[in-house]
Amino acid sequence: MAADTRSVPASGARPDVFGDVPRRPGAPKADAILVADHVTRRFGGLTAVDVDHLEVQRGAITALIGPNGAGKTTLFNLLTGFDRADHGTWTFQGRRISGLPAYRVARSGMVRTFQLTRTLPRLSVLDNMRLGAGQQRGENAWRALVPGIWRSQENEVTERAEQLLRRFNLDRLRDDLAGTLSGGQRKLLELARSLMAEPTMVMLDEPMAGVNPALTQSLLEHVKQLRDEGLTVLFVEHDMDMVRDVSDWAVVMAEGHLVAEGPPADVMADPAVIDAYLGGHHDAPRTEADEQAQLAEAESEIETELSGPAHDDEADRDHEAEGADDGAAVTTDHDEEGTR
Ligand SMILES: Nc1ncnc2c1ncn2[C@@H]1O[C@H](COP(=O)(O)OP(=O)(O)OP(=O)(O)O)[C@@H](O)[C@H]1O
Repeated sequence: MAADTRSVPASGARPDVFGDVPRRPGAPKADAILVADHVTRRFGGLTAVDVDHLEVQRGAITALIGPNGAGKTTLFNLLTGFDRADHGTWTFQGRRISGLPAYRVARSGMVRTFQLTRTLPRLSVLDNMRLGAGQQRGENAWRALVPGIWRSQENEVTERAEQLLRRFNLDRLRDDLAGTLSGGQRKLLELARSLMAEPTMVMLDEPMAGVNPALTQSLLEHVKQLRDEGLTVLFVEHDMDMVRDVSDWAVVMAEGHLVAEGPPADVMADPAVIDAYLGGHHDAPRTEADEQAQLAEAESEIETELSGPAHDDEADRDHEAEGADDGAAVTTDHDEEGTR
């Protein structure tokens, strides 16, 4: 994995790099991997994101929390190139990536997953994994023309996919269609697939939503392990117990702005944060019923795709080819109305 090991904690321990970081929105970090300035996104009269300054610490797990409609997913979409900001600049590992399309952001080492997983239901688990390797060297045109190099690249990709499937306990499902997996297994698959691109940073949009308790624990452990290996993780999550358990630092958004930053337990006790949660968009921690409803929605989407006349393997393969050509680590539909 292309991880930088600076500021990496001893196994399982939280990074101690936050000791001197001021507990306020936009606080500077000892070693920021992602730095964003004056990022705004408006939808008509609504300012969905208006973030003055944000720094994300390298090698740590940062939770981005906030009530429904706070702008978390929109900020993810902007930073990862799935949506365009009205204003703002941001750098990743010191390189400016604002304005880059999603596939180039992924290629730079920052990949993401989605609230509703984007695995391709009519492709096998293994093929879904192989899609995640879009930015591998074999995409290079001249290499593609040399069969020996191309084949060895293919073998490398398959080997890496199989390794990751074993790591995520999905290897026994490698030949199953992704559409037959449970919601939780699809979340694991999406996380595993994002790692095919050997990222430095992963951005996870509600990775635990719709996941049963047993798999949730497994996902949490995987996320911590990624951090322990030196990856940076930024994730959106509604379940406050999980945020407290897994994250080293929490950033709170409300109505498009950053309103607080600090260790998770501290920000959750911050009156400004409590106010934000109790404001117009009250967002109680999600219940199991909410999770089930979201899972049912995702299942029904997949079912529609499986039975719908307009969707066939050809289309999946076209999509696959597009993604691979782009070198995107994840699906790259850049749909302003639907980038969740
Ligand atoms: N494509 C869009 N067109 C119009 N409004 C949008 C669009 N995407 C998001 N919004 C609006 O922007 C605001 C921020 O939405 P966003 O999804 O980013 O919030 P969020 O914090 O991720 O919420 P949740 O926790 O419910 O997912 C909301 O008011 C939302 O309705």
